Amino acid sequence: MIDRSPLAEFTGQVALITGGGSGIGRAIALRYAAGGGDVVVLGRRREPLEETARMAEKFGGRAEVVTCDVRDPEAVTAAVNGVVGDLGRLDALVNNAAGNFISKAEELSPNGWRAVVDIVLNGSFYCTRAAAQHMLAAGRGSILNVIASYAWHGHPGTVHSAAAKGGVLAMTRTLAAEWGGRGVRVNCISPGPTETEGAGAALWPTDEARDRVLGSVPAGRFTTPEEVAESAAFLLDARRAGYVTGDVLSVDGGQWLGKAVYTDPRAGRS
Ligand SMILES: CCCCCCC/C=C/C(=O)SCCNC(=O)CCNC(=O)[C@H](O)C(C)(C)COP(=O)(O)OP(=O)(O)OC[C@H]1O[C@@H](n2cnc3c(N)ncnc32)[C@H](O)[C@@H]1OP(=O)(O)O
Ligand SMILES: NC(=O)C1=CN([C@@H]2O[C@H](COP(=O)(O)OP(=O)(O)OC[C@H]3O[C@@H](n4cnc5c(N)ncnc54)[C@H](OP(=O)(O)O)[C@@H]3O)[C@@H](O)[C@H]2O)C=CC1
Repeated sequence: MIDRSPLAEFTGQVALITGGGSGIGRAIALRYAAGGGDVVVLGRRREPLEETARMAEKFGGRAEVVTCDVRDPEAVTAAVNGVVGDLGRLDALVNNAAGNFISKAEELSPNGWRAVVDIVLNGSFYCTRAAAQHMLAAGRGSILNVIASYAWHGHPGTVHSAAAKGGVLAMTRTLAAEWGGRGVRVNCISPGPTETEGAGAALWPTDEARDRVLGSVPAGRFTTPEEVAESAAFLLDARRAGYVTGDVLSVDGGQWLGKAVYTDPRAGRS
């Protein structure tokens, strides 16, 4: 549940959120709307996007839906240009859409690799490129890429997603440097395990797998989409995070540090 933000920090601004029909993307869209902004949510299925838009409109701003596969660069460009045409500006892009499943690398088909890399890495670039053309012309904008900590530490069974998220991290840092002097900030947010429509069934389908994932989080619980959305709002807000670019904010209860944590009870953690 997201309350109206007393900061009203996005009043008069417009955000495009990919994968805004579920999970973390929906929570980010609602948090942006709660901050007074207008939102456009993009994904392949219309119905969940419309549900997000209905929820966002309750905060009083405008909410639009675009059906589009981020793997299609022409469709992405048309979608982004349509947002600017309809709403007059584009202040924020959140590259949140993703595909994922667990597979042994040696058994992953080329098409399985391609599906995930195309959605996560190529799709993020297509959206970023199209959005940046407007943001650079306006001299302002914020791009937020949703990644995962295996982008830097790796994780067995996720070679496609880890490689793609690692590419998104490198893209983030490159573009932050390239566009830093032109008013466009580019950052990443890295959620911990979060129970969403896509993640639970794909990544921890059994109680045993779920317990194992939970056991890897020092905070001892799953991340909530709202927690990710609150940190996303901070990074998107130029008044609070205007000097932050090229960085990664982990919202994961310390999960990525997990392997480095000494688990002996004498060290205060078991
Ligand atoms: C372990 C703990 C880690 C915790 C951190 C987690 C960090 C990250 C989390 C997330 O990213 S959660 C988000 C998950 N959300 C989704 O995945 C939703 C969207 N997903 C999809 O659209 C599909 O899953 C998709 C496969 C990624 C893409 O769908 P599309 O319809 O385009 O592809 P398909 O035609 O169905 O398949 C393409 C290709 O991929 C092969 N494949 C699909 N699923 C599997 C699987 N479970 N195992 C192995 N291979 C799979 C499929 O067979 C196709 O290949 P070919 O058969 O044609 O060779
Ligand atoms: N949940 C977790 O534990 C974690 C998630 N993350 C990251 O957070 C982000 C959100 O994850 P989460 O909310 O769990 O995922 P969900 O699966 O719930 O949401 C993914 C969204 O992406 C959309 N999407 C997928 N493929 C495409 C495509 N080709 N074109 C357009 N939209 C697409 C889906 O909509 P549709 O199917 O209608 O297209 C869906 O709304 C992802 O980047 C994920 O990698 C990172 C770490 C942990």
